[in-house]
Amino acid sequence: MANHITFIGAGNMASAIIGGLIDSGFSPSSITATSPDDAMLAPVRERLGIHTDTDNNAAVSQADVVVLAVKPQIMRQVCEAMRDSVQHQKPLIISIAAGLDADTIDAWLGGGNALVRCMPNTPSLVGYGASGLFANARVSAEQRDVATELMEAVGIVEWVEDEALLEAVTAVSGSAPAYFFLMFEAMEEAGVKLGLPAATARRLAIQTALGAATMAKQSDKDPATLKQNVMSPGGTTERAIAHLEEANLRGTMEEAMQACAKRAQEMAKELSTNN
Ligand SMILES: NC(=O)C1=CN([C@@H]2O[C@H](COP(=O)(O)OP(=O)(O)OC[C@H]3O[C@@H](n4cnc5c(N)ncnc54)[C@H](OP(=O)(O)O)[C@@H]3O)[C@@H](O)[C@H]2O)C=CC1
Ligand SMILES: O=C(O)[C@@H]1CCC=N1
Repeated sequence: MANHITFIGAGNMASAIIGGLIDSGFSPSSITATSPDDAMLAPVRERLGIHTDTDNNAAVSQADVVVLAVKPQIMRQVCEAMRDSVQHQKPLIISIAAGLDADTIDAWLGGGNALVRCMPNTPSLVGYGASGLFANARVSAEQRDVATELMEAVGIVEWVEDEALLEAVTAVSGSAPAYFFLMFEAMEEAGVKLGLPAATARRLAIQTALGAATMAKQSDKDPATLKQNVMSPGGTTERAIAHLEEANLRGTMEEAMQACAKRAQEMAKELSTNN
């Protein structure tokens, strides 16, 4: 495992990974997170017990792993301002930014860097993250192991050898917690219309999702079979599933995920040329 990890940016995704790392036993004293605004860092420092810094260069100079966790739209200015300290320190760089390709980020950091692109998701906070990883040619086998160990501390890891596949990972897992949260909203609203108190509908829907996900993960049966096992012939589930199929849920999911992957491509173009 890395000796010291610096997170550039301490927002939603960085906090989720840091929280998951600490819960899995990683020492808070080995983690630094940065932000230009100390008022924003104070709660992170108090809640997680990690080091914080408003100076990205100072934070990079202590790190053997640097996780880039700022919004893609400001990545260029952030990277260019850290170029000298990165070139001096030569840490393993892990970028979690959507859409920005490895060569572009490497160039902004002065070139020649060992760089892993990672597409995580926010359930990393509770140890149920799912991350897709891609390594550039400079990443050593040991550095791959470090990146794997880091992200496995907060969930599962899948390496891809073709960087373009990270767009598919973004659609399948990076953005996907939001699809399920939308489903919870919709189920709660429908449950209320059927007469349940909102809190009851929410608890039942969330517990059912947890149960279904756990069954799907543990079972040797595929999701289609597990679905079929709930559908008594002529029963209630059959009627509900028929409605979802007629409403083209599968087609809608496919279109939404294509749109997600396409947006990742657009961002890569917009941000590498116009930023
Ligand atoms: N949210 C998600 O589910 C996922 C996000 N990602 C990627 O993670 C990255 C971060 O996203 P997210 O956490 O949601 O965004 P947030 O806006 O929550 O976090 C970004 C953080 O960067 C800070 N920041 C701004 N400027 C600097 C700077 N110069 N130096 C250091 N920190 C700075 C911001 O501080 P301030 O608020 O004070 O401006 C903010 O805390 C993005 O690139 C995104 O594509 C990837 C997978 C999933
Ligand atoms: O919506 C986004 O752009 C980021 C990347 C994946 C999840 N959130």
